[in-house]
Amino acid sequence: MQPVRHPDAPAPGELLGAHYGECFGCGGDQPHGLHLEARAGDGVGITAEFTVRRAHQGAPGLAHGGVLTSALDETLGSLNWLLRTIAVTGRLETDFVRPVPVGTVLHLEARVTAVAGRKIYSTATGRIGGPEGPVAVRADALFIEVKVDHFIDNGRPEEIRAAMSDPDQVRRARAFEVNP
Ligand SMILES: CCCCC/C=C\C/C=C\C/C=C\C/C=C\CCCC(=O)SCCNC(=O)CCNC(=O)[C@H](O)C(C)(C)COP(=O)(O)OP(=O)(O)OC[C@H]1O[C@@H](n2cnc3c(N)ncnc32)[C@H](O)[C@@H]1OP(=O)(O)O
Repeated sequence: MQPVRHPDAPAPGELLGAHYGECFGCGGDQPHGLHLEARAGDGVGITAEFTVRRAHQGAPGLAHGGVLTSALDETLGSLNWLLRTIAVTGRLETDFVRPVPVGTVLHLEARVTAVAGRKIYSTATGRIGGPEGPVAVRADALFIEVKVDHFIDNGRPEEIRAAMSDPDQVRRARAFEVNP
């Protein structure tokens, strides 16, 4: 099935903000996190930027492949905001096309390609040297829709308690639920 942008999705160009302050991908409270900033795009697509820092190295002066995959995972996960669906990564396949030096801004783009029941298929690219630069990484993913109970039942109780007693966090989690 063709993906459908939710009528209450953030407007194109709108910054999405973090879905959880301690998220390694987008949270502001993770000193070595990616601090990825995503924006709603047109259709069921988003754009994001991530600056590779020293903490993200694998080889000297180069980004670690797993960190680049995390940036792609986070970008693809942010598509949830446009579907207003809570979904987790089931499968993620990455192609590393060019090395990515420290200091590089990775320009990411992701879109949903199809939805089949709880399965959400999506694809992403990361370009270097500008939003129109050459592709350095790309990924295809399958996300699976879950209930908020997925987190409540499986997360370590102390972080779940803290998240549930934070009104801002509860508001953000509700923004993903079609029937809050
Ligand atoms: C109160 C606190 C709340 C805090 C939360 C607040 C907000 C959060 C909301 C949204 C988040 C927003 C943005 C997120 C942004 C970025 C985050 C990055 C995303 C991640 O980084 S997230 C972490 C990594 N992720 C996991 O930690 C998942 C671990 N995993 C599982 O928890 C289960 O594995 C699960 C749930 C995936 C499935 O389990 P399940 O029992 O529900 O479903 P089931 O197995 O029946 O699969 C149903 C259909 O999917 C097919 N299927 C499943 N898996 C497949 C695979 N791997 N390959 C191919 N097909 C697969 C089956 O074949 C079947 O297909 P079919 O229906 O056709 O038969």
